[in-house]
Amino acid sequence: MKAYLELCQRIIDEGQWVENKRTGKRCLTVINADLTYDVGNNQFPLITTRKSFWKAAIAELLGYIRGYRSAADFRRLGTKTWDANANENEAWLANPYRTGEDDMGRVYGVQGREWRKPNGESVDQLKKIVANLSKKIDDRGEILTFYNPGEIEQGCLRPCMHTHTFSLLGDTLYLTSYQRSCDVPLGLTFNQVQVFTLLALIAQITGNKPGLAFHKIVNAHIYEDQLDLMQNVQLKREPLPLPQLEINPDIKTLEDLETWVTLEDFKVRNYQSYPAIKYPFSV
Ligand SMILES: Nc1nc(=O)c2c([nH]1)NC[C@@H]1CN(c3ccc(C(=O)N[C@@H](CCC(=O)O)C(=O)O)cc3)CN21
Ligand SMILES: O=c1ccn([C@H]2C[C@H](O)[C@@H](COP(=O)(O)O)O2)c(=O)[nH]1
Repeated sequence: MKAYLELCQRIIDEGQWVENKRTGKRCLTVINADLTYDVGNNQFPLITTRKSFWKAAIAELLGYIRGYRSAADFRRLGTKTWDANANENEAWLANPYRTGEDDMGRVYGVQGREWRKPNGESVDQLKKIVANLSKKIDDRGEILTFYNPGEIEQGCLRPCMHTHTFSLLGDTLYLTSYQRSCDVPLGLTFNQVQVFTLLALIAQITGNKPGLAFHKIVNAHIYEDQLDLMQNVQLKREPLPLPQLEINPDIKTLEDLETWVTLEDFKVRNYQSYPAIKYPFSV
């Protein structure tokens, strides 16, 4: 939480204004940020200086794990966060690869679960990782990458958090997650939850102990229409103690995550926060 607020302050103190063509807005921007989450000690990195809609963040993560490509599937899981990118961006609406209403294209989990090989077969990256980690194997390439340069034009958005690398030291599992572009007021509060929960879940289903999760961000920005709320409302608030995440212990396999798990299987304990802040969202 402290590291999050320090990053917000650093963007305000040191950021440079950058024009963004895709959204037509300027962003105050810094390059490089490193955040670390203590998953082993269940220090759930939930924003406390405004109310977090953390269930939507976990719903996104579940959708990525399942390889979903439709915003309708994300809605059924419990989040509307992909509606705008699937249905409101002019460039994507005009893209011949878009298959219809709610289609997001070959983004995120589609690549993670069904990366297309030149010979027509596909690779399930997540299945291989789970199989190896369950056998205590870390081949130094336990990499889940959503970033497929050859299919970028087939998706509504290039994946932001694009690569997750798992590492085993003894029976402790670590995660290093890379993010190329980060909307700090909105997206980052979701991405922190996702990095933490991804490590907790994969440790749980592979029979390992979760350790630390390292979150590496390249371009961290605040959109021009978010700056006033960040500077004059959110950063005036003192952070509160971090809550804990409870995951249903009956989740034991990748198949469980693919089939019956819902948001009811996740609970947050001891969450206190300031009231919600509604930041503008850029499509
Ligand atoms: N500009 C932009 N920022 C993002 O963070 C972002 C994208 N685009 N496009 C793809 C996904 C979608 N994500 C989103 C989309 C919306 C919210 C959002 O509106 N969050 C609100 C409340 C959400 C709710 O009520 O469930 C928030 O206050 O956190 C967050 C992340 C993250 N990503
Ligand atoms: O998980 C996510 C997904 C998206 N974002 C933000 C980062 C940027 O503000 C936009 C994507 O725009 P690009 O022009 O493709 O960089 O979405 C995020 O922070 N987290």
